[in-house]
Amino acid sequence: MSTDPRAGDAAKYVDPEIMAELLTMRSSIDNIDAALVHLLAERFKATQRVGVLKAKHKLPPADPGREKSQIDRLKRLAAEAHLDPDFAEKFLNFIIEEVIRHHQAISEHSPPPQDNDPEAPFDWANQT
Ligand SMILES: O=C(O)C(=O)C[C@]1(C(=O)O)C=C[C@@H](O)C=C1
Repeated sequence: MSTDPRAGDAAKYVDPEIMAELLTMRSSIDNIDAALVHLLAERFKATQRVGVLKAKHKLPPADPGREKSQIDRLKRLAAEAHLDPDFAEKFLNFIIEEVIRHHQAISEHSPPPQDNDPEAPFDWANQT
């Protein structure tokens, strides 16, 4: 008999009927984790585009005002959903920290705008 890959260490010490119940729950957890990975991948695709736009227009990688309203909103949603709002805040901050690191990398590796590039932002700080 092949063992269910979701059995883990529990297979060694859990009764078969309880194991069956546990495996059903673990199968939902696996689906949820897969959805989370796909959602995060889509979010990072969107923030990657934001990073390119920010680098192109010399905008700062972080926007603390935007972050504050996102965190306030997410904490409200978390409370409504019976999820710990402090956990929701930590989770969003963890993601945003990574996004800011990506934005910084994009801006460090993006070529300086060419003089003849009509799309280049006007550099007010460097006029002689
Ligand atoms: O909306 C932006 O300006 C972003 O760069 C995206 C994002 C986010 O991940 O939601 C990341 C960094 C900013 O500080 C604020 C928000």
